[in-house]
Amino acid sequence: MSELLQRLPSPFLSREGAARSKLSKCSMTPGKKLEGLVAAAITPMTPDGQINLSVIHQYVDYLVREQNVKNIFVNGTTGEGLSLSIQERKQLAEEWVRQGKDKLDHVIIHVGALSLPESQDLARHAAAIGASGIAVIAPFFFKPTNKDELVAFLQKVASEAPGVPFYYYHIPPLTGVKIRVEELLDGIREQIPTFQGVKFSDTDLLDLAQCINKNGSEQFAFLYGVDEQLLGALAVGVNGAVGSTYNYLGRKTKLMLQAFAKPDLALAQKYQFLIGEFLNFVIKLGFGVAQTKAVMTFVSGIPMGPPRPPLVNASEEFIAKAKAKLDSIVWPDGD
Ligand SMILES: CC(=O)N[C@H](C=O)[C@@H](O)[C@H](O)[C@H](O)CO
Ligand SMILES: CC(=O)C(=O)O
Repeated sequence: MSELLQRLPSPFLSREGAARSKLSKCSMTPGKKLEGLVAAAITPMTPDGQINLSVIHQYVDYLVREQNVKNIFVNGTTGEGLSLSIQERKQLAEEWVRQGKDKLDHVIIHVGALSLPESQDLARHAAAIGASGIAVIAPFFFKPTNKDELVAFLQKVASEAPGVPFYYYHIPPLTGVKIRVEELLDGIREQIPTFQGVKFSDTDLLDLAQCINKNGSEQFAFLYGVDEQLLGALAVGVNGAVGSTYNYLGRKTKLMLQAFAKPDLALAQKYQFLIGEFLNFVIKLGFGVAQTKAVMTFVSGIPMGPPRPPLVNASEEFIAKAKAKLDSIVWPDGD
């Protein structure tokens, strides 16, 4: 049995949980705590806008070999998860789990949706294929108005996958749901025994720090999601980060994490400033998922394809400028 399952309360060890623990022996690294860097998976698409499963094998090898990143967060913001059909989301989840087997430590599947039954269906599916975790965003059309309503929604999804670690994905700039995480975490394990942590994609470091202060980063995993200011989040004690830039700046960001851990704060700052220099530059040009797809394509050589409407392709001008900027950066490791 995995360490993770052993740590969970006994009612949690349902038949499904036991069945899954067998499954997880042959997929990913069982029981390893989610920490360090997690790449937010881009969803590769063909030129005509279909999901392109055929490059995921190469994508996994690229992350592991070239970026030193061994965790992936599938069907999230960067993966255009909310723009995909349920069928496409399942196909992508299956392919990431299949290709990640023996190569990745964690394959986390985002299963959030506006429709509760769809989200539950995706949660059951993620459990059945042996995903190492599931994450859910707050529903964002009809929104929960308080903590209890949000937890009730999350609980109804989490309970469909009783053997799978559950993460809340907090991204108020996109969902418009601003319920503070500090409040949400109060007593959450009683409602959601599988609760394992938060992907925190907001700039409110007071909220984040209070979450860590009250719960300890040993109990839950706190993963930060605003790549341009990860160093600030490290200072308040996050366990790691989930983000789009770790697809192509994973190796550099890992060097920042190492410098911070040493601790060599001046070196960590140097990395953060340079990462920030690139992001500040592209943000001014207009930076989103479409641009991330373009950057990943020129850095990795793996064709990520166009984004799905309403997003539109990055312009040739953006690509040329972003590439020139990235190439001009002189990193402290001499690269
Ligand atoms: C809104 C959004 O996509 N956030 C991503 C993850 O949460 C980040 O990884 C950003 O892409 C990154 O910080 C660049 O702004
Ligand atoms: C960026 C991020 O973490 C996501 O794609 O969900």
